[in-house]
Amino acid sequence: MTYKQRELKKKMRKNKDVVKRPPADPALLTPRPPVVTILGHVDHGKTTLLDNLRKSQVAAMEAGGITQHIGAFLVHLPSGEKITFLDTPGHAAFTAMRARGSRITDIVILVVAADDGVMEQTVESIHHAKNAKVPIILAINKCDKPEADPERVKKELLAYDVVCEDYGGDVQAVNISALKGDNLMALAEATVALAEVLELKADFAGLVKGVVIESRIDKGKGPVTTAVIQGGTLRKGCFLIAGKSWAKVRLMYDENGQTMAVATPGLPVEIMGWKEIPSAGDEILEVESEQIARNVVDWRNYAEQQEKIKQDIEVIEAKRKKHRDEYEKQQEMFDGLSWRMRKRAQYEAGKDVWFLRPKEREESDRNVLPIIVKGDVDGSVETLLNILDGYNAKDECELDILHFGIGDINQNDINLAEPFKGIIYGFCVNADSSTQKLAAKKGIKIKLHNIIYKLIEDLKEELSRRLPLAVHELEIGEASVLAIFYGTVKKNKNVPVAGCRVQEGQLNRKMKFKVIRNGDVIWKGLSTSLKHFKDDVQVVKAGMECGLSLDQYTDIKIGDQIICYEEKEVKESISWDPGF
Ligand SMILES: Nc1nc2c(ncn2[C@@H]2O[C@H](COP(=O)(O)OP(=O)(O)OP(=O)(O)O)[C@@H](O)[C@H]2O)c(=O)[nH]1
Repeated sequence: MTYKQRELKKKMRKNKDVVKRPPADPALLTPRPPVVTILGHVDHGKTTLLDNLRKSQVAAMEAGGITQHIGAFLVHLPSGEKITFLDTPGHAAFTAMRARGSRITDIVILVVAADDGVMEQTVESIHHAKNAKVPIILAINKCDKPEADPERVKKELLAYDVVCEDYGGDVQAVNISALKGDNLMALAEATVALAEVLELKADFAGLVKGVVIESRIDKGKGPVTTAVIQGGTLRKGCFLIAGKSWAKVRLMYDENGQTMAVATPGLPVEIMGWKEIPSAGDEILEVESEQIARNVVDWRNYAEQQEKIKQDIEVIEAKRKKHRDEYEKQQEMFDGLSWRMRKRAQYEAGKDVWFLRPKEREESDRNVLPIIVKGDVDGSVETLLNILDGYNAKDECELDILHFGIGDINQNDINLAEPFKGIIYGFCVNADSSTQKLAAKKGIKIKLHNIIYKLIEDLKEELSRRLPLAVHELEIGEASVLAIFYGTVKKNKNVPVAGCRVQEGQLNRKMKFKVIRNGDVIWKGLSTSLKHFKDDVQVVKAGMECGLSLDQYTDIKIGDQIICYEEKEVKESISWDPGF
C-alpha cells in the first residue's frame, strides 16, 4: 500500500452499515405463506383476478371493511393456509424488484386468456419468471367464453418450455374465469400445493428482514410502506432501516386497515413510523436501537456521497484526458509550422483556448486571484490541483494558490488569506461557525462545494469578475457627408461643419461619433454642435438633414460616413476551459 493509499484509508470513515445476519439453522425454520405475483399479457385478466381474490376475502371475513390497495394482500383458504399476493402492476414491479436484487416472489401465476392464447407479454412473463428461477402456475382465464380453448393454450406454451402436467411436465394448469370467480379456489389450492413442494420456510425469531413493496405519503399517517416480511417477527417499537430512511414502528396495518400486533414472515404489512419514504424494492433490516438506525442512515448518506464524488472525479478525469488528447493531436498537426503559421492555424481551427489572449496591461493593474484550496482527502485535493495546473488564462487573470491542504477550513486559513484578500475553496469540508465569523469579519470569502465541476464553475466566475469591463460599441445611427461649410461654433469662427443626411437610426449629440473614409475609421470623438437648419437639436432622425461639427476635427470631407454610437461596458468571461 502506498503512502497516499494509507493516508486515504486513515481518513475514510468507519463503515457503520448494518451487518446482515447469517442464515438461520434450518432446524429452527418454520413454514411461511408463499408470496405470489400475477403476470400475463395485457387484457388477459390480471386485474380482474386480483380483484376477485381480494373480494373473496372481504366476503369471507364478513367484516364489511373496505379493502384498500396497499400493494399486497393476504388470501386465507378454508383449510387455514394463507397466500400473499403482490398487486403492484405486474411486470414493472417484478422487474424493478429484481433489478434491485430483491427476490421476493416465490411463485408466478401466469394468466393466459383461453380465447386469445399466448401473446407477446405472455412470452415476456415466462422469461421474467425463468430468469428469476421462480416456478409458474398456469391460470387459463376467460374459460366462460364459448370460444375458449384451454388445450390450445397448453400446446402453444410447449414452444416456450412451459410444460403442463397433462403433457408430462410439472406446471399445474387451472381453468378459471376471473370475471365469474369460477375455480379460483382450485387456483389457490394449486398454489398452496406448489408452496409445500418448495418447502417455503423462514426463521420467525431474531431480527426482522423484509422488502418494501410500495411506499407513499399518507395524509394522516405520514410516510408509510407496504412490506413483505421475510424473516423475524415485526412488532411495534422495532427499529428498521430501508434505503436511507429509518423507522421506529408506530403502527402496523393489514390491507383491510385493521391494526396488526405482529407481522410474521410471508405476510404483507403496512408500516407507519418512517422518517422518510424508502423506495419500492429497498431491503428492510431491523437494528437494535435508534442510535444504530441513525448511524446506519448517516453512513449510507456518507457512502453515497463518496461514491458520487468518485464518479465525478472519474468523469472529470476522462473529460480532461479527452481534452488533452485533442490538444496534443492538434499540436501534432501544427508541428513543423512556424509560430506565426501555427497561431494562424489555431485561430482558424477556432481553438483559442489553448493559447493566451494577448492583452496589453500595465504592470500596475495586474489581475490576481489568490486562493486557498482545502479538500477532504488527498485524492480530491490532488484532482483539484491537477485541474488548476491546466489553468491557461494567466494573461487575463493570474491564479495564485497560496496554500492547499486536507481538512476543514480553519482560522489559520483565514489569517493566511487575509493580507492577499484571497478566497478559500473547500471541497467536501466544512468551516465551523467561529471560522465563518472570523472570515465575515475580515471580509474573506469561504466557498464550500461538494461537486468538483461546481467548484471550478465558481472559480471561473470569480476569475471573470476580476477582468476589466470590455467596451462594446453600439451603433445608433449612420449619416453621410453631403457638403462642407464653415461657421461659428461656440465662439470659434470658421469651424468646418459637415452637412449630413441621416441614413439610418439617429444622430444624438450626446453620444460618440466616428468618421469612416474608404472603409477605415479615421477619427473618433465627440461632437461640438448638432443643428437642424438654424436650431440646435439633441437628436436628428433618419431621412433628415443636419449640420454636425466634431470636436477638434477639421479634416472632414464630402463622401465621409459618420457613425454615431454609444459605448457600453460589458462583463467579460475568463477564456480558461478546464475541459468539462
Ligand atoms: N369473459 C371474461 N372476461 C374477462 C375475464 N377476466 C377478465 N375479463 C375481461 O377482460 C378485460 C381485461 O381484463 P383486465 O383484468 O383489466 O386485464 P389485465 O390483464 O389486468 O389488463 P391490463 O391491466 O391492461 O394488463 C376486462 O374487460 C375484463 O372484464 C373472464 O374470466 N371472462
